[in-house]
Amino acid sequence: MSGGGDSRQLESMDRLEACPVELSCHECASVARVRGNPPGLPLSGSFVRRTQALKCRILPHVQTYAVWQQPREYPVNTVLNPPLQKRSKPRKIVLQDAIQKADVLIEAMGWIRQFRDKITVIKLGGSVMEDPDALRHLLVDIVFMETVGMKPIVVHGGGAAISRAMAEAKIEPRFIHGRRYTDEATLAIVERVLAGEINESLAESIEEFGGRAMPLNFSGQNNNVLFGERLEILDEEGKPIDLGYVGTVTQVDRETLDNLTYAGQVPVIPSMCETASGERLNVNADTAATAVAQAVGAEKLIFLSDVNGVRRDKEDPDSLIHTLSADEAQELIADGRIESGMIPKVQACLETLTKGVGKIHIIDGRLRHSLLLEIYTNRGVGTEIIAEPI
Ligand SMILES: Nc1ncnc2c1ncn2[C@@H]1O[C@H](COP(=O)(O)OP(=O)(O)O)[C@@H](O)[C@H]1O
Ligand SMILES: CC(=O)N[C@@H](CCC(=O)OP(=O)(O)O)C(=O)O
Repeated sequence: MSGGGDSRQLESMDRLEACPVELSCHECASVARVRGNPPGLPLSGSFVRRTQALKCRILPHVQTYAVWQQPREYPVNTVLNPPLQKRSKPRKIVLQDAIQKADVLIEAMGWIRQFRDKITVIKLGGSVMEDPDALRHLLVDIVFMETVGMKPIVVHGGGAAISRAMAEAKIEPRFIHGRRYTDEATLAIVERVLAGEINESLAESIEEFGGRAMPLNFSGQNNNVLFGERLEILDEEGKPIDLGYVGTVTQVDRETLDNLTYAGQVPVIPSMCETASGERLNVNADTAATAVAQAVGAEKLIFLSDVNGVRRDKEDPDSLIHTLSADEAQELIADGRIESGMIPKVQACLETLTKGVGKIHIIDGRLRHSLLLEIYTNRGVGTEIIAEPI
């Protein structure tokens, strides 16, 4: 990437055998200890990327580290390259197909230009992650966005997987105002399942599909980017409700997120935060996503769920509300038509409306290419939340 790097560094890193290793930045001389590969194994792409982005957080230095980036290898014959046609088509039809595809590319050019270099925060809900096929398509859409120069940031939940792990541990999940009551045992499960398994596996899948991703969790050298405090909510009589280890994000490490997106990586953020005293807390993923979107001044915040958007009647897909104003949203919450997991989602959207995020949408992540449709079509495919009624 940058022309003026030290190629000797690359050679020596290729032969690294010790673990962990110490690397120093040749611009600011800061030294970082990083996890290496098991002795004798070749360096993996993600190791090099970790080193590059986290070692030195001073923006211009990222370029220097990009010299260490290994050549990018795109997967062959995977979802990114559709399987070869079994029966060969007549040459004329093949040519027509190719022309149509080229037309689509040209059509997309305007949208790609509009969103190039702009940040889109994508909240992946636990419900949609339960559908492996939908998840795979969503991640490929995210890789597409990153490849054409948009800057996607993924914030994810994993409520369904946490509840499953709790059931295995014979702990009954309890929700208060849409938040999971989190005792010590539950917190350990949340950290293992959400910040561990799901976070790492999402980043791995993005890389598998040819993208670059950085899991930002507490493991290893702790590259968490969400900081906060315990969440306090009050009951009808104004008394505080005990939620246990549940947090709210008060600060986001924007510098790391900027560095990562600048270096062409997709940050993958689990919905947990750390307090000033190092305590870890469980955060509702919708509110975590809005905190990130506000902190980075995102162009778009997209919630991917397992419904086609906000509905007037929860059970009726045809009652989808295409554009939902703040007033109507409050009404629907008050009269119970918006309920359960949709409450924190809509509340988080309302809080964000006035805080510098361009557009906020709730869409159905199970609809193939919903993410791209949301970006490449004027009307979008789900519910847009707006401040004033139209
Ligand atoms: N008015 C409504 N419109 C659509 N979905 C609703 C509504 N009220 C409640 N819901 C429920 O909210 C769920 C989405 O929230 P949640 O389960 O927390 O999803 P996620 O894991 O994607 O964050 C839907 O599956 C649906 O059952
Ligand atoms: C405090 C709190 O409720 N945390 C959530 C975090 C995960 C989440 O929000 O996941 P979804 O996006 O799948 O709902 C929980 O424990 O379920």
